[in-house]
Amino acid sequence: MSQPSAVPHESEHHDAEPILSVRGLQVDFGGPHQAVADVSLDLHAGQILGVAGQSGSGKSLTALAALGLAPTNADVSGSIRFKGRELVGAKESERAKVRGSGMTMIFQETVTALNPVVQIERQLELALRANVACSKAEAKDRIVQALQDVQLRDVSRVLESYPHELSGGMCQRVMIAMALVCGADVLFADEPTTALDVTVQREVMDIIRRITDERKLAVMLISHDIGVLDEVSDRLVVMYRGRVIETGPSSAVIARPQHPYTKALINSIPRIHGSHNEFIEMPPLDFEEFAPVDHQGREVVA
Ligand SMILES: Nc1ncnc2c1ncn2[C@@H]1O[C@H](COP(=O)(O)OP(=O)(O)OP(=O)(O)O)[C@@H](O)[C@H]1O
Repeated sequence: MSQPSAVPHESEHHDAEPILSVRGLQVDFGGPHQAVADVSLDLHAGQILGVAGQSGSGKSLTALAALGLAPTNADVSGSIRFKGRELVGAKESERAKVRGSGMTMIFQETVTALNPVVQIERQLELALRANVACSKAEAKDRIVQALQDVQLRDVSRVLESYPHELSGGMCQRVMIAMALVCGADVLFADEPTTALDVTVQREVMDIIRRITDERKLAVMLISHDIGVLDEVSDRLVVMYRGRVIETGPSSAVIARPQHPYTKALINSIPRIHGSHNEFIEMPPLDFEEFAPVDHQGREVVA
């Protein structure tokens, strides 16, 4: 199968320096397969990179490892450069600093990320002032602006609310606002709309698209649903068993998938009955025999 240098990555068509550059990322738990095996990708300002792949393909671990939040029993190697600064092997204090103000992550379950007994304003203020030196008045201005940017109406009510008093969609907007308020350049969004109903999913995706454009965020958007990614992402990465097996502009990957696994993933979209939420398990397919391809269809064989 593929060797590190043969694996496609998705930086070919960019002139600008990426905000985050991942090369040869490996995450190993000591099992027979690497959970993440030689992943390379770039995140660019103002762009959304969609990461598709079924459960267990290594999507979340790629994002967590980039943030320095891989489980402690994981062996992480490769290169992760944030604005040119190497993070693999950096001191934990440096990584924590980057996590606070440079890179952040939102998850499917906002319930686990928001403190249930603290009002929203206080949570946003704590996040902001832990990372940015500013007066109380400046903090309030930034918080209100961030909540308006994620199109939360009735901001004063939201500020006084506890998480349980808000809907799932509102909590996810608060999480996005928390990322904005700290001035993060990179946002990892791991299945951010999977727990939401379909109309709210669309609204949250639209917000992510808009703030990416307006704030020039570099976004990695993870989903098992390649159909959702097609609508909002600029470029796509398809992962299978810890590897990037196909990459390219989203529209091209969807219109002309090269790898059999990508084709199978796209073919599974119409089989989703009723709700876009439900993921139909793929039949047990073994693509080890196929070499990874880039989007020009070039086989990249070891
Ligand atoms: N703490 C851990 N110890 C051992 N193996 C782990 C651990 N965390 C994750 N893994 C393994 O790493 C692989 C990749 O997991 P990951 O969560 O990145 O997948 P995913 O594509 O994000 O899937 P999902 O959509 O279900 O979140 C899986 O096979 C998983 O079992």
